[in-house]
Amino acid sequence: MPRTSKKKSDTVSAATVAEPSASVDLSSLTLDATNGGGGGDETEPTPLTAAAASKPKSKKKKKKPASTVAGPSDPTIDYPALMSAFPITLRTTNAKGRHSVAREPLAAGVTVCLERATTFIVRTPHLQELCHWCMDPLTGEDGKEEKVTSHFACESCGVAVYCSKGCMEEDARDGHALTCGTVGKLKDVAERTDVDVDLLRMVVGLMARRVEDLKEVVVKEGKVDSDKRRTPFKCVGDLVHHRDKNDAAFIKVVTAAAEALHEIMPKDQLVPVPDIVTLACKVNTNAHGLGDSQSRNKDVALGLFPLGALFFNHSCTPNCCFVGQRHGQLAFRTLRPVPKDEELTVSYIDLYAPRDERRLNLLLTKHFWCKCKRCTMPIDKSPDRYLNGLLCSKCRKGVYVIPPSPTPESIMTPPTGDLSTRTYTCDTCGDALTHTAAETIFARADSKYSEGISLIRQRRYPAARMTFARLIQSHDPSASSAAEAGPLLHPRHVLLLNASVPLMNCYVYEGDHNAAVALNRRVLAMVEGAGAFPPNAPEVSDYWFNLGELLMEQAGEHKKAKKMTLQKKCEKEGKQAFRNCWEIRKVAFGEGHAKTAAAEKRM
Ligand SMILES: C[S@@+](CC[C@H](N)C(=O)[O-])C[C@H]1O[C@@H](n2cnc3c(N)ncnc32)[C@H](O)[C@@H]1O
Repeated sequence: MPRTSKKKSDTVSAATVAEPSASVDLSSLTLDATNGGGGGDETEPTPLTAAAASKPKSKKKKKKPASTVAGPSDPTIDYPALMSAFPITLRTTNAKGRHSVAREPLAAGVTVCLERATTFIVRTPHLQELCHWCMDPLTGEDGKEEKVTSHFACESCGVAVYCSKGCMEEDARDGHALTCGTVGKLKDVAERTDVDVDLLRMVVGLMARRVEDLKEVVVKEGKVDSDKRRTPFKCVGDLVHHRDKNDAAFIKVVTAAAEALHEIMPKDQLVPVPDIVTLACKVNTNAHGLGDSQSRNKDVALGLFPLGALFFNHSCTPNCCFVGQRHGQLAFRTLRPVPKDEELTVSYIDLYAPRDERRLNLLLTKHFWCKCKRCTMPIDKSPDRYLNGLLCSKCRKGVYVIPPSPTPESIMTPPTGDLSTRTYTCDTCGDALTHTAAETIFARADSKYSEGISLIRQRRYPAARMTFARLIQSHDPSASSAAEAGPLLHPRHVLLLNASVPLMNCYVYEGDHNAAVALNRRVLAMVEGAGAFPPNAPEVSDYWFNLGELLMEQAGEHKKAKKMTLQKKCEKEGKQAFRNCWEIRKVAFGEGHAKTAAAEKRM
């Protein structure tokens, strides 16, 4: 398998470096792209609901493309009615499974779906940070502003906290009472069975929602104006679970946890143990992280959004993004103008990654082989060739193209055949580089990168700074020492971006704002020019926001040193950076979103 340099587990929150600084964690997406998942290749629905259990069996199964065949939908759910308020048409085809297309030409920044989670939870590390009903923050931005001292806690479970009595009462009415007696006991179950407590909280929330839905019709079809309306539990029945593709060890511990839930939960909420396990698999495959409503990037909540998961396929060049909103809602919004009948897609993963890395990520976490346009176009025409390629040592213009793995099987197994004769060719001058030479360069760069990450974990920031800086410098074609060297990582190589983010935060940590600003600008040029992100990508807005903050810090330093001209220059550039951020966010998040407002406030 060609090397792609960055392993998912190697990513480190840049925020861990920038302890006292204003820098954002740029290493994670606003919303963890754990959305969607599962999908078409499952054909057996889980009999969690009476409706699903009594579903007629499909007569003759046609042979369809394995990864995109839609499972049958519950015939009692009128999905077009549920989605009728949005300018989309729902379709099902053999090639794409269930999906949605634009019903009419759409401008950039149009909400094409707004869904309130069937259930959502505030994630355990953030339990005290936001209201468990409206999701407004209970503390100031990253603790910088004054802490809210008087908030309201549920005295029975000791888990749920709220920003107001009103929110506490709303949550009680909405079903908190059903889970209140259980949630306090889940930590113990999680510890005993070695299952993530948040997974258990989600599963318990879903089982309670099922009971709640049986009592009343929660959805008023076609109406989307209520903050409080949730997607009904029965839609969860249509989600794929990929249970068979999960690790046996995972199924074993979740089964033990499900048995433990049978000891502690009210009988009327329980479903059989195997159904609890299936629910857990559905949560794992389909649950969606929600970012905080401020300018910081961290997944503070987790929700299950069946409509979004059922009708938005993944693309590595998506025309939509998803945005977390108050009250556990998720909006899907267009990032660019979309012509009538074009499929609406989102990305489930980080897009600044080479093709193999993206496909492997989707295969391991979502269990499908991506067939989007970007993943299927010839590699020598695709921007993907730069993200894992090497700059040609002969012409210094082209890139030695590393071909991607052709099949899911080949991506999972080490490369075969005589590697000593394998070569990679420059797309510009045709020069050839041996596989062995390429591997040596990748191995060295990987090892330096891992060393830097390890130093960060040890909080040895000056040493980490030096390691990352050397790595980047040694692959900078304009640096004289590097120019002498052989092939270099291409300037758009993913490892250089991955090393730049922690390096930037090391600079901030050490108070070197000049270096941080210069690097942030280089990173912006990289992410804007690489063709990896779609227009108006939220990720790019984060780099602009970070640049704005760095420039304002710099302005503050100039002010202290009474360097008025420099101060004004930095302020002007800082405001422009916030404006650039705002321009993107008003499309991606919408004008009313807190993250858009955070940029607007400062521009
Ligand atoms: C969240 S579901 C999306 C809805 C799905 N089309 C369905 O009918 O249920 C994700 C599933 O859709 C399919 N899918 C989505 N995006 C895909 C892509 N880019 N390439 C191949 N299959 C994809 C895969 O089968 C995946 O498991």
